[in-house]
Amino acid sequence: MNDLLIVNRLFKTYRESGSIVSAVQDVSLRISEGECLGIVGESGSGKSTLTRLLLALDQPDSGEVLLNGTSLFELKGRALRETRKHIQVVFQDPTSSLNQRLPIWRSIMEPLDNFPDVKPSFLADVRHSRRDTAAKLLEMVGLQAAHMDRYPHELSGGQRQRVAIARGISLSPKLLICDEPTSSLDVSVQTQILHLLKSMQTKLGMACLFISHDIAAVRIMSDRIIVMKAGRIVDQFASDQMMSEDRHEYTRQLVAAVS
Ligand SMILES: Nc1ncnc2c1ncn2[C@@H]1O[C@H](COP(=O)(O)OP(=O)(O)OP(=O)(O)O)[C@@H](O)[C@H]1O
Repeated sequence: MNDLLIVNRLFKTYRESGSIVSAVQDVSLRISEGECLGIVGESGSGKSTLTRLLLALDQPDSGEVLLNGTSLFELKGRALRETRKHIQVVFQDPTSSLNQRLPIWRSIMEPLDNFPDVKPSFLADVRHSRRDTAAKLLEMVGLQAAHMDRYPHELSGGQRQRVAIARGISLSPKLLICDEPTSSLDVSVQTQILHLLKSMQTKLGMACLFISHDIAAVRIMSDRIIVMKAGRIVDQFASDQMMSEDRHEYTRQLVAAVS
C-alpha cells in the first residue's frame, strides 16, 4: 500500500506561565491508503496537539507532515484549503462541533457547499440536489430523512455524532481523523458508533486515524496502534499483537486497566 500520510520528527512545545510543556516530542508515523492507525494515550499525552498539527491548525516547532507527498506546513491560502479538504475530522463532542442554529441538513452540507467541485462517486445520483444529498448521507449513517429539518438539540448524543460522521465523510476524504469520537457517549451507543465508523471506512476505502484514551476501542478500529505518553511514542504494533509479551510496560498498564 502507498503511504498517504507521513509525519517526520514532529515537535511542539507550549510556554505557559514561565514553564515549557513538550506536548509532542519527536513523533514520526505513516498511514497507508485505506489503513486505520490508532493512537492511544492518557489525557495530556499529546493526542489533541497532534491532531491540530495534522490538520495544519497549528504550526510545529519543527518537523513535517506530508499528505500524498505534499508538505502541509509549506502550503498557504487556497493551496492549503485544497489539500486540507482531503483530511476531515470527527471530534469528541458533536454538540460543540455542530452549529446549534442550523438544521441538520444544512450542517451536513457545509463541506460540500464549500467545495462545489467535489463530486464523490457514492453521491453521484443525488449531488444535483442539496437536500437529496443530505438525505443520502443521513441514510448512510443510519438516520432517516425525517431528521433533516431537526436541530442538534432535538437529537440524542449518538444521533448527533452520526450527523458529524455524515459531514466528515461527505467529501470522501482520503483520511478521516476521529479524535475521541465515542468518549462523550453512553457505553451502549459507543459500540454502535465504532461499528459505523469501521463500516464507513471500509466501504469508502478511506484511511483513518483513530485517537482515544480507550485501548479497547482503538483495537476494534485499528490495523496498527501507536501508544503515546507525555508527547512521545513509547510503543507501536499491529493490533493483533496487543497482548504480545513484547509490549511496553505502559501499554500493558493500559490493557490491564480495561480488562
Ligand atoms: N494551548 C496550550 N497551551 C499550553 N499548554 C497546552 C496547550 N494545549 C495543550 N497543552 C499541554 O500540552 C500537553 C498535551 O495536551 P493535549 O491536549 O495534546 O493532550 P491529549 O492527550 O489530547 O489530552 P486530552 O485527552 O486531555 O485532550 C498537556 O500537558 C497540555 O496541558
